[in-house]
Amino acid sequence: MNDLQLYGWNEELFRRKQESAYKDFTHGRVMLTHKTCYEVISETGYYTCELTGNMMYGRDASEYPCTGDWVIFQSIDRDKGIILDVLPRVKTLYRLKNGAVSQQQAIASYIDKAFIVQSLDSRFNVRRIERFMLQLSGEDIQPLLVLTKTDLGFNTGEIEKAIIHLSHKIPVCYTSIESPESIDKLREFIRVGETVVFTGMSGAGKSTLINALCGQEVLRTGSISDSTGKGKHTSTRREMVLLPESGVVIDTPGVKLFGVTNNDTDTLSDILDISDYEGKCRFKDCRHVNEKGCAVIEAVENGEIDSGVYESYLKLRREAWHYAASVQEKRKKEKSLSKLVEEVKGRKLNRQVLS
Ligand SMILES: Nc1nc2c(ncn2[C@@H]2O[C@H](COP(=O)(O)OP(=O)(O)OP(=O)(O)O)[C@@H](O)[C@H]2O)c(=O)[nH]1
Ligand SMILES: [Zn+2]
Repeated sequence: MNDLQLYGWNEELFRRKQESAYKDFTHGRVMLTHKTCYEVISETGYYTCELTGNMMYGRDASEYPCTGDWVIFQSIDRDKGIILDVLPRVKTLYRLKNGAVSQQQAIASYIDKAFIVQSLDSRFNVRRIERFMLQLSGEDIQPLLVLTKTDLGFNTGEIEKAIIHLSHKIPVCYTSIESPESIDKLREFIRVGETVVFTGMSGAGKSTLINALCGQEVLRTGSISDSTGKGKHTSTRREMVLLPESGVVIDTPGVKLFGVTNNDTDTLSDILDISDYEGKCRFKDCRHVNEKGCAVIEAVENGEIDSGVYESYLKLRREAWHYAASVQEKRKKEKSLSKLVEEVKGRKLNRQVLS
């Protein structure tokens, strides 16, 4: 019997389940996704589940369950099931869907903390950290910066200087696979019943850290199995693991590009330490691009704001605005399309009445 409280099940989720039309069926948490196939852990064991036809065709693919979701399913065999409902999703890590302009993709949900993992080598990039921080702040997910591979002999001074504008907004933890003490320190950030997602670029050391926290190689060993072998998603990169005497961790696939969808510019300014200057611009609606009397630009020119930070601000804001504008445009089109359909329906009806 699995204790789902260790996976985060609580009274609030129980209440949400009672509101579902399928409340009398089994509930469980999605541990792994593979196209339209899901590994779900329930009190009675692991199930390889698929979606009902209604769920697949009645909604956009971005609304399909993601790792971390709590679902209600009907078991149809000892280890197979059909997902009937997904409990309302909260605290979700989203990203802009690859190749899309107005669609976001849920990577993991019901997340308490996110470890932003960066390796201390030539690939270290402070701009990526800012990007993740912006995205996480939109969902009230607590971030922690995990700087890995300290054994490679990085220059502490340089790194500290690069993240100085972030240091009072995000706790930092340095790790090395060669230092068990550093792994123990990281473990202290994860509490029983909590869910922590590991994000970061490919090769940052996410899977290595999770294996170290677990004390064994747990990732990519294919925890589902059935007699046909169909359920062995060994190539799937996204996986949830319950740490011994600790919380749940989710590994996410390393991506090259992580597009943001959170267009809360106030938060962006706070993260990048720009807010104090914004209030001093001559114009209230200053965009800090080329306006006269812009205190932000002035601060960049006299070196108070790092030019890299300023560029990052403009880039992230542009990206998030572009996403928001594309979503609005899409909604407008959908609205006028449904209006047109209604009009055509109305005309048909009128013709029937007249004939
Ligand atoms: N020197 C050193 N190498 C490390 C450390 N942690 C991880 N590595 C190595 O870095 C490489 C990438 O590690 P992974 O754990 O696979 O990285 P990942 O972030 O999971 O990468 P993706 O799965 O592609 O997203 C491996 O060769 C690891 O052995 C460390 O603390 N020190
Ligand atoms: Zn300005």
